[in-house]
Amino acid sequence: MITNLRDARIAIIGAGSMSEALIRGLIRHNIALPHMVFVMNQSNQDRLQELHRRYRVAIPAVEADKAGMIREAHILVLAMKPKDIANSLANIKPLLNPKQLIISVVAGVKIQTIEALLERSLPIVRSMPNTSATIGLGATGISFSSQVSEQQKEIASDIFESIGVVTTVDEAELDIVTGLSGSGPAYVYYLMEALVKAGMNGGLSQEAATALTMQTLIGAANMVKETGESPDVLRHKVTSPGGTTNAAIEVLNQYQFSEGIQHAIARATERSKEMGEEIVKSMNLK
Ligand SMILES: NC(=O)C1=CN([C@@H]2O[C@H](COP(=O)(O)OP(=O)(O)OC[C@H]3O[C@@H](n4cnc5c(N)ncnc54)[C@H](OP(=O)(O)O)[C@@H]3O)[C@@H](O)[C@H]2O)C=CC1
Ligand SMILES: O=C(O)[C@@H]1CCC=N1
Repeated sequence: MITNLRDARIAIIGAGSMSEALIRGLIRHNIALPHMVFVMNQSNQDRLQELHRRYRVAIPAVEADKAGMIREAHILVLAMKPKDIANSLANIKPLLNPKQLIISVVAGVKIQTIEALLERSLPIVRSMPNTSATIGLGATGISFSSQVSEQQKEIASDIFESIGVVTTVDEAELDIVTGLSGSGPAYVYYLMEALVKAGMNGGLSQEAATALTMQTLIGAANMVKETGESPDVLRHKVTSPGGTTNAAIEVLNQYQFSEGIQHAIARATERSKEMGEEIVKSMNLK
């Protein structure tokens, strides 16, 4: 039984952006030792080499190494796309043992579906982190199958706390967590893109517009965090009657800015559910 994360062999299946965010967070924050982290993917060798060069994590030298890495892992992280989970679990199913802890970051796919694909009940943690985990500022929603022990809950929470903040939620709430904070960084980047474009349209250089945009977002987020005041109160403090901000907010309201964001998140939440259901249907699972 693993009591210290640094003694745990962690096998990460999938080597994409979310996988790298987790790897970088774990290694840079000294939560896991590089030689204890085993990363594998479907076929992209260049990508595995790149992760090895960057973080010194272990990668399979030949295809046959994957089986041993999975068999000997204490913790298995599922980090492939939802459409690939059935195929991937079919491959690893014979290699698993009941002592292993499975952590999924796969959007939309229910614990029940993972169990059905594995044809057994194992300790499964379903999570929804985001890519800001890369710099230790991730936001993760997490839920647990009934097989997960208290000690395993702590281990999983420690992993995600090492790369940001963690909120335990009911599994059904992970779809809204996905729509809000899983996809959330993309909405903020989209806003930043628009702010930079607006600055450049007004005559600023790209560098100046980017620097001002970035600091504005960091400053605003930290104001909410450090003053404890609500975004609504802080917004009103910026908005002088008859002033520039008020004029801008009137335009945003004409474009239904707030409603647009809320609809977007509702759609992402719905999409998370759909992606889970698509797998259930395609595999004829219950
Ligand atoms: N990106 C994000 O912001 C977030 C993503 N997630 C979730 O994380 C998961 C991964 O997303 P992301 O990193 O963006 O995806 P990417 O497309 O960047 O990476 C997917 C990885 O899965 C690998 N893969 C595919 N099939 C298999 C297989 N059968 N066995 C082993 N590995 C396989 C791919 O390997 P190869 O390249 O060789 O095909 C690739 O390395 C998704 O389920 C997503 O929902 C969760 C939170 C945030
Ligand atoms: O877009 C996606 O499906 C994934 C899940 C959350 C963020 N990226």
